[in-house]
Parts: sequence; structure tokens; C-alpha cells
Amino acid sequence: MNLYKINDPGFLKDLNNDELTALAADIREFLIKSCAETGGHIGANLGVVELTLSLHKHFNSPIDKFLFDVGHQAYIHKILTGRIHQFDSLRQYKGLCGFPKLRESEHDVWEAGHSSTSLSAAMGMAKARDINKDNYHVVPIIGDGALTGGMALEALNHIGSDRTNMTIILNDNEMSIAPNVGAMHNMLGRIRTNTQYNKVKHDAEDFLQRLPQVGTKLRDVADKLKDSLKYLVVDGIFFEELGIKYIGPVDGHDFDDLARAIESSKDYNGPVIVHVITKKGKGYHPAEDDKIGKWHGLGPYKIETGEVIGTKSSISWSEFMSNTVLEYAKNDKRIVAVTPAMPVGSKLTKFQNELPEQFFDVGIAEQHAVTMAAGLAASGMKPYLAIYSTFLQRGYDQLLHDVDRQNLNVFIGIDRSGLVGADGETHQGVFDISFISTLPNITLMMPRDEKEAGQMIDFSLNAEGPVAMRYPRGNISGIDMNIERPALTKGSWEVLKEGTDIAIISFGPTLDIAMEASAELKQAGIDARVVNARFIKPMDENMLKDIGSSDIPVITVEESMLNGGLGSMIAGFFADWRFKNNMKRIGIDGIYVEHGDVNKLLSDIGISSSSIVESAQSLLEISDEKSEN
Ligand SMILES: Cc1ncc(C[n+]2csc(CCOP(=O)(O)OP(=O)(O)O)c2C)c(N)n1
Ligand SMILES: CC(=O)[C@@H](O)[C@H](O)COP(=O)(O)O
Ligand SMILES: [Mg+2]
Repeated sequence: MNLYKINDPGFLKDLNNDELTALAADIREFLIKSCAETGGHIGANLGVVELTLSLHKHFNSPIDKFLFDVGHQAYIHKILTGRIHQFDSLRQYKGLCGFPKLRESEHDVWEAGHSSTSLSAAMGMAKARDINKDNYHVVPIIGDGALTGGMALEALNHIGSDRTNMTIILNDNEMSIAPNVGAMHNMLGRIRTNTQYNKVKHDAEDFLQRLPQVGTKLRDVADKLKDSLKYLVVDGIFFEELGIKYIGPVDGHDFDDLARAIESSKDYNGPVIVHVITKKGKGYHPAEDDKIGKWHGLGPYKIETGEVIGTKSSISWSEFMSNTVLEYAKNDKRIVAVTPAMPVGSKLTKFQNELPEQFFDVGIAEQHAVTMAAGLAASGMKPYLAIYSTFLQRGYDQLLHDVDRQNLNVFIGIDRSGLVGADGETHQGVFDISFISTLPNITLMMPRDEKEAGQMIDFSLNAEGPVAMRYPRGNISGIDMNIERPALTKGSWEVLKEGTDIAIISFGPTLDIAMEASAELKQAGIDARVVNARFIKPMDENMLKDIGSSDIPVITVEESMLNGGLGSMIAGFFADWRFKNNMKRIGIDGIYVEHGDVNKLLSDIGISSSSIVESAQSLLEISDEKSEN
């Protein structure tokens, strides 16, 4: 079938299973080729081809509402809703978003990126429907990994008690990014594999189908028998106990099985969960055989070999951090690593393999991860919580209420700090400084390179109280780790380049553009000082007082939100000390930064050496005018 002719999913209603099967093959072939060029969440999408086709066949989007949890598995949905032409720009600057996007299509009724939100949103939409006496289906599609998220369980608790009409599609492929974990996963596994129940269930259904003109009474009795059978042969049906009818397990690659389950869910008066069993990566061997989570989402690859394109000259920041902490943990049993379902992204699998008893993957459960780390610290352990900046947002109250307020020795590795690029708005790590800087006790740092990172890790593992160290997505610089550096003291900044005309204050990766700008300014006869504000909190107040007293203009640069960022903190300090330095804060000003190449995004925002140079020149003109008057 010519996929490029698809504008609307309505045609699916007329397709028979053979035609659907052929269409599924065409879609898989397209996805494998397209993602080989652009990268993307290929594994997750290959697993939901038949499921997505069936949903669009048996429901009526956009009147019926599809809410894709996380949303990384919505590529087929996007193909069926007329967006195949945009796939060559997937997750690229101004291109197709890798997650559902309201502005892209009327069929995208809920945006995501962070997991476990679909059931709560579905509840809201279903209640609005009922209050307005509307009549459409609300269909959240949630994975077995996302189901481990606390929000999902909070929503199930409400949905079941309220008996709100909706069809929950549970896409169970036994994988989160890595293999899924937790008691929920184990329970689903028992249902998946309980062949005795499945056989009895099918035999019962076949028997009923064969009975001539079965009276409704007998059918009701038989249904109750079948349901009670579930209680006998399958561990307590968790969902039914919550008041949510359970249908499954359903073969997520069999159109007949899917049709039966979806249609019967539509007839039921109350909430239904359809437990669909799928294979992540189906149809592409490297992805299908993936046991660790490499093919969940990745960059461009060679189709024939599955080899990811683009050799790396050095290791990632994540690998550097995890391997360095691992070495400390080998010599100190108190050091334990905690990850909320990101052992692959945070490069903790080596730690997990070498020190399994000092490693915890708690599932997609950031709130639990943060407070568990607090509990570990309260008992004398030294927890290292590796967590993406964007996902730390999910555990903010736990960070405040449990970790910082009790001043506990938790060491937080804030991964993917700064712009992440392809994942876009929902994943940019640009809010953590703003929400951490307000906390009274925590120390917040960002190293300029791996040498300084090593010093910070040592500082953190010997510190009193909570410490957070942010680091970017991408690779370390590969500098010589044997270079000598002065010892790191808490709250100390470093002058990278002396200068008397203006001070440029930054930290982490943006120090590079600060140094570039200072070199350009030197060409123009301007002597710019560059300061490494490696301790974002506490700031180097002595150095700030020196700068304040000298009354030279100050430019701050951060790949982070301006409000609550370093620039704001320095401006507040100057105000409190009545310093009158002219200031320019360069950073992200009140917008959500979309997906795309990080360098292009930085340039658009004005985080560049040229904008530093321009700011310096205009500040110095102001200062000159001020001094003339
Ligand atoms: C709050 C939050 N934590 C972590 C992630 C990272 N993440 C994205 S997809 C994923 C696994 C989701 O597993 P599942 O729901 O089973 O979907 P599948 O990929 O298996 O289809 C994780 C951990 C996220 N998007 N949001
Ligand atoms: C969809 C999701 O949240 C994850 O798959 C995320 O995209 C991983 O990001 P990295 O690729 O930076 O590990
Ligand atoms: Mg899964």
C-alpha cells in the first residue's frame, strides 16, 4: 500500500485481516528505514503496529480520544493521521515531534513525553465527557513500564472507585527501557504466562460459542464461572479488585484477538483494561533480540547490521559519572546507586553487574527513588541517585520535603542537564537550577570538564548534607585526567581568564562560548574576565563582592531558565549588597524549547559567543555614558 496516500485512518474500517497484515508489513518496513536515517524510538513503535492499526480501526479518532502514555510509541498513529511526509524531519529542528503534539493534528489530543500521565488525563477527559453528556470513548494507551509510575496507580485507584467508562489499553512487552521491574511487572507476568488459565478461558469461550441459542441466563452464569475461574487460576486479578474489568491477555499482533477484545471493551459499562501482549522491536531482529534496551530509542543506524552510526571519540558524561562512582562504591559498601528505570541511559548497567547488592532500579518511580535515597541516607548509607534533570521534576517535593529539609547525605547526579535536543520540550534539562536554587541546604554544582567532575564526585561523597551535580547529555572532553588542579572548596569559583573591563560568569559547557567571546573581545581591545561559577549554590560571595566593588559590567550565561537561575541569584546578591554593576543575563527566557539540534536551539535563544560580545559592547557603552555623566 502507498503509505504516502494516507490522510485519515477511516479507511481501516474496510480492511480485512489480510489487508491489515500487509499494511502492517509496509509500515514496519517504512519505520525501520526511516528511523535508520533519523533515529528515534524504533523499538517501542515496531511493537505497536497491529495494536495501533486495530485501535484506529475499531475506534473513531479524533472523536474517540487516544492518549499515548509517554507518547514515544505514536509513530504509527502519526502515519495513519497523514504525517508520513514529515518523518524525514523526525525529532529535528522545526521538524516532526517525536511525541504527540496538539498543533500537529486533531488526532493528537494529549501531549506527553514524561510517563504515567495518560490515565489521570483520561480520567479528566472522561469526567468532562460525562458531565457534558457527550458520548465518545476515552482510550489511554499505557505501557507496562509506565504502569509502574505512581501517578498511574493513583489514577487507577480513582478510575476504579468512580467506575468511569474508559478503555485502558495496557501494552505489555515486558520492557521498560531496560527489562521492566517491580511487583506489578511480576503480576502481569503471571497472567501472561498462566497458560492453564488462558487454555481454560479459551475452552470456556469455545464451549459457550458452540452452545445453540444460549439463553442470557446461562451465559451470565458461564461468564461468572469464567470470572470466578480467574480468581482460582490466576493470582488475584489486581485490576478487577479495583473495579476495573480485565480483558486479556490479548495477542497484540493478532488482529482477530485484538478486534474481539476492543469490541467487547466498548460494550462494557464501566472501566475496562485490555491487557495486550506485544513484542518490543517486532519485525526487526536487532530490536527484537534486544535484551538491555538499546533499541528502545537511539540515533541513526545501519539496517543490515544494526550498528549505530557515529563513532564516539570519548565516553558519555553518564558513563564517566557512573564508572567513577562505581570505583568509590567498590571500596565503600555504604555507596549505593539508585535509578528510576534509567540504568541504560544513566550507564549504570556496569555498576549493576559488578555490585548488584548496591544497585536499585526502582522502575519509573522518581518520587519513590528520591525518598528511598533519603531513607538510605537517614540510615547511614551514601546513596547516589542518578536521574535526568527533567525526570527529577517528578520528585521535587521529595527532594524538598525529605532530602533537603532533613539535610540528608544524598548525592544526586543530575543527568541530561541543559538542552537535550531531539526529545524537545518535555525533556530539556533547564529547570533544575531554578527549582533547586531555592532549597536552603543543598549544594548545586556543574563541572567544566571531567577533571573537575572527578573532584566534585570526591567532594560529594565526603560531603555533609545533600549535594547535586549536574552534567550534560553527550560526551566528556577527553582531557588528560592527570593534569594538576587546586583542591576544590565548597562555594569556590575559579577565574579562567583574568580581565579588568567586564566579567563573564558561567558554568559547565557554556564556559566554552564565554572563553570564545573573551578572545573576540580582546581583538576589540576589551579585557574580559571569565569566571567558572562551578558552585551554582552556594555562590562565591567573596568573588562577587570583589566584582561588585569594582563596579565592572557583568554578563551571566547559562543553558538554563533565567528565572531562578545563576544570573537571577547574582542580581539578587548585588541588590542585597547595593552593588550597581550593569548586568546582562543570557539564558532561556520564559519559553519551552522545542526539539532540534542543540547548537541551532542555543543560537535561536542567544546563548552564543556573538551574543556575549554584543552584550559586552553595549554594557560597556552604558558604563562609559554612566561614568561621563
Ligand atoms: C517520568 C518519566 N520517567 C522516565 C521516563 C523515561 N522513559 C521513557 S519511555 C520509558 C519506558 C516506558 O516503558 P513502557 O511504558 O513499558 O513503554 P514501551 O517503551 O515498553 O512501549 C522510560 C523509562 C519518562 N519518559 N518519564
Ligand atoms: C521517551 C523517553 O523519555 C526516553 O526514551 C528518553 O528519550 C531517553 O533519552 P536519552 O536518549 O537522552 O537517554
Ligand atoms: Mg513496555
